[in-house]
Amino acid sequence: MIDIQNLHFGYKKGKVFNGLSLQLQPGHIYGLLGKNGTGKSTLLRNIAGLLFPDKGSVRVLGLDPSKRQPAFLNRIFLVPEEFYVPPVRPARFMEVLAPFYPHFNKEYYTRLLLEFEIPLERSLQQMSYGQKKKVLISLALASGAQVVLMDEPTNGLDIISKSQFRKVLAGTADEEKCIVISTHQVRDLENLIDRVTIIDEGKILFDQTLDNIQTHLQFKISFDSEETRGALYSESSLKGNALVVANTTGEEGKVDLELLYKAIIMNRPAVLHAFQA
Ligand SMILES: Nc1ncnc2c1ncn2[C@@H]1O[C@H](COP(=O)(O)OP(=O)(O)OP(=O)(O)O)[C@@H](O)[C@H]1O
Repeated sequence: MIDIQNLHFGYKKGKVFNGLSLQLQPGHIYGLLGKNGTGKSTLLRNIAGLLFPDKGSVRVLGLDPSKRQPAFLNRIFLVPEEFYVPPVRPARFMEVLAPFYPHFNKEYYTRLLLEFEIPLERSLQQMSYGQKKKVLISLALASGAQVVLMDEPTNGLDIISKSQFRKVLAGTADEEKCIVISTHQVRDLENLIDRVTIIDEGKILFDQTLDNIQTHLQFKISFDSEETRGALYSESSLKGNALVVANTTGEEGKVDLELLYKAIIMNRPAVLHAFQA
């Protein structure tokens, strides 16, 4: 659905991607993780056709995003981290946008706005950052677009809204859709994403399904110093040592995304080795 081959991209002041390749399939919610400034937003903008590769190719739904063809634009929706909203109410905003999306579901949009407790009578420009963001998220999910890209969607959302976000997103995902969520707030994606993609220094460091991660790794708290020494990653916590270890028992437990992320950044070769076992 999204096929990125040997992507090279840089701004005037420096290179961001130096040969990045990545394939994203429908039926998944991807968590795109990485440190500040590693290029998550830049990657999403290349996929959305707002930035163009210097070298290499990006294909989305078989099309070249840089050509900005209607058949591409009406199947993709990007929720950017920073955005402009016009001085209109949410209903009017939808009336202007919906004609560009042949499968737009107006009833679902209204339902999402109610779920997010959006003040419907207020102009978008008079809303808080989090409220504006929730309107954009609602538009993205109701648009019927097959490719939905969200850049730091939970940024600015309060605790209740974050769990509402997870709930509505899980309810919207289907076999036809590819949803990509970029964030460094990994905890917000727990129980939501089914594939983890980590980028660093312009390259893909790690790209695995949650199922595969559960098969090969275990996340546990331990007081056993020998087990801690043999862990792929460990950090002490009040409850004991939080560990990432190779899964040798075949038991599949919960994935701790934050620990996984730290393990990849600190000890990638050993973590990848566990996937070859
Ligand atoms: N418009 C721009 N002009 C020049 N350089 C830019 C521009 N936008 C981003 N960069 C640089 O490109 C690199 C990647 O930035 P990008 O915003 O894609 O990272 P990110 O992973 O999304 O970061 P964050 O997690 O902080 O949002 C950074 O070094 C950044 O300084």
